[in-house]
Amino acid sequence: MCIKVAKFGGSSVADAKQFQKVRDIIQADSKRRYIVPSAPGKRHAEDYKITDLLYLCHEHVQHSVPFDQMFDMICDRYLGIIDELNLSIDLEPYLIDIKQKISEGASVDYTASRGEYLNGLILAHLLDYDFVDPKDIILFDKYGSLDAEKTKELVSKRLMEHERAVIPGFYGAMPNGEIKTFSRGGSDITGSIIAQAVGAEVYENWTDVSGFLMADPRIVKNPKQIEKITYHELRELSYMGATVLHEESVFPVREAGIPINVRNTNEPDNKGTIIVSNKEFINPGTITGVAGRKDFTVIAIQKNRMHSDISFIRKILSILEANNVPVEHLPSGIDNISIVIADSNLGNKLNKLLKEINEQCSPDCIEVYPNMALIATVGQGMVYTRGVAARLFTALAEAGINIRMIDQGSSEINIIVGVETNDFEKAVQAIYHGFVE
Ligand SMILES: Nc1ncnc2c1ncn2[C@@H]1O[C@H](COP(=O)(O)OP(=O)(O)O)[C@@H](O)[C@H]1O
Ligand SMILES: N[C@@H](CC(=O)OP(=O)(O)O)C(=O)O
Repeated sequence: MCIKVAKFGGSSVADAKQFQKVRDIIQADSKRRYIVPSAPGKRHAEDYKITDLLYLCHEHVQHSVPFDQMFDMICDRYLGIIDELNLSIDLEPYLIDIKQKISEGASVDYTASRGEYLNGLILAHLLDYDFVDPKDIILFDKYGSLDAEKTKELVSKRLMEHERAVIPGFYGAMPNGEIKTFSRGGSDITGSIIAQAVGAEVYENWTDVSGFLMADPRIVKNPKQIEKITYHELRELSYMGATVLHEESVFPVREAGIPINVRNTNEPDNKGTIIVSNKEFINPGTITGVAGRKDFTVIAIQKNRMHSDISFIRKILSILEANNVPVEHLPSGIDNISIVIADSNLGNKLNKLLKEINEQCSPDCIEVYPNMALIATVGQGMVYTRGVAARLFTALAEAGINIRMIDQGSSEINIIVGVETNDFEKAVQAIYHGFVE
């Protein structure tokens, strides 16, 4: 029988009502055999995500501050769900054990992973599916990177023993058995890994929006839904801030040629967005979507006759490598190059970097632009469409936005502009409306 793997994000399993919707969706299609839930997310804008509360519990223990109140909030959420769904599962022993471990100084990853673990137990009970703990099948190496080959082998072998199963998202284990999580939003990756390993016909990613939208709905009002998009475009948009899918989640399914279908738990009849390979489809028209992120710093370096000093760029990159600072973009001109770095990667290393670049590269001028936001306008069809750049820059100019940096990837699938953080939302809106009536 064909298999569908369905991942349900935190918003889809935030309370008992959402659990009921999830059950209805799963029961509507018997191919939905492997289910990956996240931890309960926000029920409304001011609510707390269970994962955030768990991270806070860990913080409290680190500072020897009691965390009982916080943990009670977590227990209330789960017990409320069980109660409302009228389930007979007894979660108390699990909660007692988890609280004990956290108070004894359990690792941050173990603590955070319990949100998914507990939700998985509840969902498996509700559906009468087997529960498979990802600590036994999602494996990380001793450096904390996913061991993709071993994981794939183990997942497909273990899941063959289960006709239907719930596998909590977000975590796995290291070779010594210690729990390890992916980065935030990582249940999307778990779903993708499972879909690849079982050879699913589709990887369904259920969330609270009807698929991938052309822009972040928190910035642009009612953005258009994208019907079809390529893995490549998806990767660009999610990396650049379209948080609906984790940027790493595209790789396992892409390798296996399995389409991703982003669907809305609150509107299950909507077909959502389907993500397919580049060969199958290129969005006609101009752009596919726009996404952006804040909190970047740009180091602009000028050096006369930079081109004739063939070691110049290598030296700069060596300094960044030695300081363990990854580079986001490197737009360059004839006598200048800009280094774009995410503030989260830069930390407090800026002065050290500037000192070393000055000493080792003797530039003519270095300028630093903090508080930058990057916005990517993405679309595979852009290559075949004239005037996209003109339209983009006109939209920004008409909105009175100063562009501080431009970078067009050599694949021509996106154009990235750097603007002041204060202009971020306005710029995204201007670009969107520049292309969409
Ligand atoms: N381009 C986009 N298309 C759709 N949603 C987006 C986009 N950019 C940002 N988002 C946000 O992503 C959210 C869904 O992702 P997330 O909060 O991680 O959901 P889940 O709880 O299902 O994992 C949406 O509610 C929306 O606010
Ligand atoms: N619960 C984890 C992992 C996750 O993927 O969550 P969500 O599917 O709600 O984005 C987090 O909040 O990061």
